[in-house]
Amino acid sequence: MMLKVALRHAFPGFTLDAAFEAPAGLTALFGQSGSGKTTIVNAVAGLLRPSSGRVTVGDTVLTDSDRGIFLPPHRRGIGYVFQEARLFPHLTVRQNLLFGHWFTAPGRTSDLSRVVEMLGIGHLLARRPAALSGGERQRVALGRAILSHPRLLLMDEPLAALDQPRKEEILPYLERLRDHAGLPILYVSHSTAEVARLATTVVLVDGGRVTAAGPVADMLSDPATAPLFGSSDIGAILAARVDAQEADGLTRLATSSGPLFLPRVAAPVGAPLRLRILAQDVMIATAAPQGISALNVIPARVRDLTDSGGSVLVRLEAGDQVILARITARSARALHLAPGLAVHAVLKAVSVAPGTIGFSAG
Ligand SMILES: Nc1ncnc2c1ncn2[C@@H]1O[C@H](COP(=O)(O)OP(=O)(O)OP(=O)(O)O)[C@@H](O)[C@H]1O
Repeated sequence: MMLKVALRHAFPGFTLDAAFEAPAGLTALFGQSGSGKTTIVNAVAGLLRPSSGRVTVGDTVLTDSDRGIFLPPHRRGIGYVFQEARLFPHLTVRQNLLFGHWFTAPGRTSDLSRVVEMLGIGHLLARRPAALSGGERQRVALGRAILSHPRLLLMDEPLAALDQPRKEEILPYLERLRDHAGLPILYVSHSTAEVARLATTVVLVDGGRVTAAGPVADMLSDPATAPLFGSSDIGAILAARVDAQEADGLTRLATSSGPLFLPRVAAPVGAPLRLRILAQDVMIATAAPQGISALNVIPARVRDLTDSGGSVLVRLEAGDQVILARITARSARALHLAPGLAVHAVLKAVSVAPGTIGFSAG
């Protein structure tokens, strides 16, 4: 199921002219304040009628200005999650979850138990929203959105109102949803960390236009787009799998560029993980380094070099993955780095975005 969006709309002083596709998985709309993210979301939701445009989910047409089609919001089959959970205060969690259900598909209790289990909210069913933490409330809001059997989930900064521990608590559930709900999730964010952890696809919005779009690993490691995410946050995302828990407390991970070792990762063997390797944490050596403390040294090949305000971003190919290194222009010259050169990437730090599925929820 694919969401396709093409919109044009002029406000005084601001013109939206944006087109992108969001496949199943989580598509992050990323851009500065005022770039047009909320306007896009409103147009998809049916809260804004664009002067021209087309919005479809699979075969269903939500908006088509040429054909005069503009479904009202309540007929679009969209589940919403906002910054604030907006639960009904006088209803219990169970009643809140079933609220949309009364109208759509009565008696689907198997759905309820599946969603309750996926979100870990079984022990909260009899409570009212006032007795929930912010993170718990957001989990209930996610559950309510899914139980309305939407074709599409819209999330507008759903974590923005939560403190860091509450964010951490809810991220694994968003990951489950992304991997198992089988529907497109359109997710507004201006947090690079959230995008790196959650997004499948990233759509960059600037001045009402889509300036770039693509898979998250490409967007964060492409020197053309990566700097837009903030210079200290850019780097590679690597797919890995837990390979073994070693006796000395390290966890061995398998990646397509070879094994990596991390301080113990609390995940079972076989669990898939997303690793983040920030460009500033990667050193480049032209010969295999000897006698260094770094555990993770991977053979790689230089793909290209891009000047980036005093430093150089070096794209390295390792296996079928891309690693980005930020080094000084002086080092790049001293090492005679050039496309095709075989090098070693020395990873000073690797962090795990845990909870891809199955373990971090406990
Ligand atoms: N109804 C309106 N009338 C006039 N201008 C509008 C209207 N709605 C939005 N805009 C303008 O469109 C631009 C984009 O706003 P929008 O809220 O979509 O940005 P955003 O990327 O979601 O920002 P933020 O991250 O701060 O929420 C802004 O300049 C805003 O002032």
